[in-house]
Amino acid sequence: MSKILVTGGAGYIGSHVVQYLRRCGREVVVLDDLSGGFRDAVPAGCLVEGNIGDRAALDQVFAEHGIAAVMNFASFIEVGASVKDPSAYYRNNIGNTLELLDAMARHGVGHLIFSSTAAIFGNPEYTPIDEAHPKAPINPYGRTKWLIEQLLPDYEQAYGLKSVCLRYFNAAGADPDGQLGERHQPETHLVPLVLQAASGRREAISIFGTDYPTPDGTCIRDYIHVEDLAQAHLRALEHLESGADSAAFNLGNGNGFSIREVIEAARAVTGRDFKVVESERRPGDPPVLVADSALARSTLGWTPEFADLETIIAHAWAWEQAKGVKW
Ligand SMILES: NC(=O)c1ccc[n+]([C@@H]2O[C@H](COP(=O)([O-])OP(=O)(O)OC[C@H]3O[C@@H](n4cnc5c(N)ncnc54)[C@H](O)[C@@H]3O)[C@@H](O)[C@H]2O)c1
Ligand SMILES: O=c1ccn([C@@H]2O[C@H](COP(=O)(O)OP(=O)(O)O[C@H]3O[C@H](CO)[C@H](O)[C@H](O)[C@H]3O)[C@@H](O)[C@H]2O)c(=O)[nH]1
Repeated sequence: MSKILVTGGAGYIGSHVVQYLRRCGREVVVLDDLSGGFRDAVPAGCLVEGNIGDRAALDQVFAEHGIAAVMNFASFIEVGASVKDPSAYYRNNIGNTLELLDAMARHGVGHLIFSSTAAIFGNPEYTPIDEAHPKAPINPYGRTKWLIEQLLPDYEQAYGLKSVCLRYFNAAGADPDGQLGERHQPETHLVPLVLQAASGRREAISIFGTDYPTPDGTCIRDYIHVEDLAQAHLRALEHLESGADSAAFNLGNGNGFSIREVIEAARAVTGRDFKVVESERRPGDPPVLVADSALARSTLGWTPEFADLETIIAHAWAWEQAKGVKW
């Protein structure tokens, strides 16, 4: 069987997807420049160290490996950083992604699974958010993802490149077997930061804003287990392999949890108490982001296995305890 090129496969979500694909018998090649990922998150022999904006590197990978499909996780990922330095985000998430798409066209690779985000919706007009919800990103990061989504139909019409865009809500959790977990440097995501506070690696967790129009005043998010995202990627690829049309899907559990609820769940799971500091709102945070993922369930046959928040936090906690102190 032909190989899947996983760009950004040394990162948090990509590395879990690589492991999942291999367990399901798929052959994988990872292209990652290790700007945000880790060599030891990729199985031996799978990693090609390089940038998706490097035309020569792409030509070599496509020529050598008989690539049949691409899953593109490679991008910069921080909303706040994208506001401070939009140029870096436009160059990497748009410019370099275009090089990847062009290489796919040159080498006749016709299937792409693209990592998109809830950030394309901006401040939601209604919730839960389905695929038809208006797209109005409020920061450069979200705009980069929405722009790529919008140009993919042109690549399909001209070069036959079919795609599935997967819009993750809040990825969290870790490999249930404990081999992999979340590792961002610096870490900005709520669940790992709360667990760093629980383990004592961090003095306290800050709540960014307690005056939102939500029942307890803190932001509500839809946390989706990274392993369930991995399952969705394989289902999405199988969808294209079956000859189905290009599509886009929102991926979440459809349950919203406030920051205070996440903190309470972390206290219950870990059995540890830790300091909580109430601070100012973080710019650019919508009050509520909850997905309507009915379409992914019905079209892809996607069935999340680890939907409850306690399980998501328990897997992340096992990883934090086993590996966290080492980096
Ligand atoms: N983490 C989330 O909650 C979340 C939510 C929605 C969407 N996403 C998207 O999912 C994808 C993966 O996110 P993540 O949390 O695993 O991030 P991550 O930073 O852990 O992984 C991204 C990987 O891409 C690599 N990379 C970046 N630019 C590259 C380039 N030009 N060439 C080669 N490699 C490059 C990095 O080294 C890193 O290994 C991203 O596209 C992100 O925008 C993430
Ligand atoms: O120390 C912290 C960290 C986060 N938060 C809050 O916790 C919530 C979740 O924040 P995260 O940074 O964990 O996640 P985001 O919802 O900001 O971002 C996620 O969803 C976005 C889509 O909206 C992007 O795709 C992004 O890549 C992805 O991580 C937010 O209200 C945030 O303000 C805190 O209160 N304290």
